[in-house]
Amino acid sequence: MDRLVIHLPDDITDSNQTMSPSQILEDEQRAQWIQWMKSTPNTVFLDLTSHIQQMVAQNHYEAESDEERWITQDHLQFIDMTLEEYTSRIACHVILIPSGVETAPLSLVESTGAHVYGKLLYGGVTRFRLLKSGKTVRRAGESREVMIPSSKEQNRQQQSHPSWVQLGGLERRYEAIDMGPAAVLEMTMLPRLWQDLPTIFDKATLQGDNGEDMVITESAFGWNPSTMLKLLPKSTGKENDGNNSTNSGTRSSGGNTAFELYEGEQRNVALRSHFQSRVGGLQGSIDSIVRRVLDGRSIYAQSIHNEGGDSDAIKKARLEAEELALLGIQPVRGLLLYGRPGTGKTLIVREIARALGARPPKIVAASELLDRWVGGSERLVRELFQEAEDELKLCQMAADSDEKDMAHLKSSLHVIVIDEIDAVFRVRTDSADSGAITRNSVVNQLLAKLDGVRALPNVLLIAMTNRRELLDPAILRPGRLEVQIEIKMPDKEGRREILQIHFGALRKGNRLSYPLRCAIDGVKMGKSSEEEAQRGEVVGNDESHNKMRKRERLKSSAKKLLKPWSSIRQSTSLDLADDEYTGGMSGADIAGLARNAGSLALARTRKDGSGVSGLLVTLEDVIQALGER
Ligand SMILES: Nc1ncnc2c1ncn2[C@@H]1O[C@H](COP(=O)(O)OP(=O)(O)OP(=O)(O)O)[C@@H](O)[C@H]1O
Repeated sequence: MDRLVIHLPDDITDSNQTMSPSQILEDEQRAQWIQWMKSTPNTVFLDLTSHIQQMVAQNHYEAESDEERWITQDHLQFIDMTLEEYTSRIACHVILIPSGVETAPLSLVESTGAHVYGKLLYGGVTRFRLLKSGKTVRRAGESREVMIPSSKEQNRQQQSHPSWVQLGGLERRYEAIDMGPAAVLEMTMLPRLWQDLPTIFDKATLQGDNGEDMVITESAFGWNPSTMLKLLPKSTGKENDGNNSTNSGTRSSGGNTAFELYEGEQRNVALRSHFQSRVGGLQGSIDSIVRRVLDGRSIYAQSIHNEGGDSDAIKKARLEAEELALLGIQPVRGLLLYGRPGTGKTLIVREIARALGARPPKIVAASELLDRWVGGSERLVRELFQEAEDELKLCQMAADSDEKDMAHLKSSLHVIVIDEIDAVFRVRTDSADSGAITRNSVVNQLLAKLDGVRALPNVLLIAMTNRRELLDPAILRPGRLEVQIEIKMPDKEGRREILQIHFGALRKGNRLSYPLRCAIDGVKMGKSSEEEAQRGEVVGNDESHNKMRKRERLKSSAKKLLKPWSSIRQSTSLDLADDEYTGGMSGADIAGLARNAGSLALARTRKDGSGVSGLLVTLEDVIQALGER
């Protein structure tokens, strides 16, 4: 994709009219591009892919210190591994369209599942897709964007001009409105394995085989997109952008499937990093889970019917798991997570299932297994394991069968979760009341199943409780719930990590005020920023934001006098993770706090009519949300 593509519109046949691309390079300023655009009759399609990819890579490697990187050492290793795969899926184009001209047919088609982010840079365009039903072709999703900055005011409008997102699959076209040339910037994120996904058109048409595209290698030019596109300068590194945990999670997404790419210690690093991006403050517990529950366990992510889709790493992991089993080292089949309510036990369970490529966990409350009818509880317990047992039987039959295409069948992992297990697995009593009798019968039935679980390699049983001390020791014996991990209340740094996770999406969308970002990270505001912040909680230079915030400040300074929390607003080194503010709060409490602060900010935008585009969560919102608890 390293190329400059020039798309000639349908009616242009005289390619002599095209300016020599080398002329473009005499000056790299954007203005000259536009000037050149004005003089060319052709649509020009610049593919900036390799440059953007290089910049992503360079930005990553050129960071001078670990703090300057927005990632920890573990993330770094993980990103090293995913960088190549990730960047190979990003493509960036500038499409320059002469006045009144439509982009060449079949020139803009991306794989199904691709995301295309577009932004009008100059002029006016009509954007549409062509839908064909039978013989008729009609325009669909037509929309028009216009921008001709000629005054200061219009220049400002240009800055806040909206972007659009489209999905791949169908061909899309742009038509420059008949009032001058137009320029559109597009960034495309291709889905994983995009090469295998269908586009509705033959890929050959993308290569310019239809005679309409002129492909010139970019090495002939040496142009510099950072000058042309005026990319933002590199961050000073003073302000921690909080991407450390949240973004790495986003990056590792492509979802759980990323783990399938790695083996051995690399996979453990990827797993730890994945957990830390979603679960805060539980480093020790996560290390234990990775070492004792996940390591050495095969991933059967592709469901039992999918042969051949497995990566080499998965195949190796399977071989390793079989080898370990031969040596008598088997992954645990039972895990107990215990700890106070809201500390993230259920969250961890879901992440474990995701990490192992298992189907979504089957979660039941232990009390649901109590059935007062004779035999009812036994039936409920049986049903819980039924699916896993049936699938295993099918796989064993397949392995024994002579049919070649059946022999590969492997059962995927079933994660079965029993919540509030103390409701049933209490120390057994000799009492003859009917409740105790039902409970004892469930316990016996489950113990039998648990012992059987050893024979069910496709099951991981996870039990959860807030009251471990009530449990019958029989359930905790080796072979049953033999790994017991306490999920503790977060300490100060843990609370910070959880704050960073739950405010992560807002931060990524640049919707957190500067003082709030500092308070989440526990860093002092810089002097000039401090002054700036006391004048207004400034995040960017967008004027409408500032106006809105100014109005808000005026209103809230009146309210402030009445607020018990108001005094801390003046502080320049407020740390939200401090005991004073979030001490004693669980992960669920902090998640609720973030939601409430977000809703306060949203209510404000509803009132002042600025809508979601004006949403900005401030430190004051968080303080108010704390006061409302
Ligand atoms: N350590 C954490 N990191 C990030 N978010 C957390 C953490 N702990 C809790 N949360 C948030 O709180 C929500 C509720 O937590 P969860 O249901 O996992 O707690 P729990 O320990 O299972 O509670 P309970 O014992 O009451 O069932 C989670 O979905 C998540 O949004």
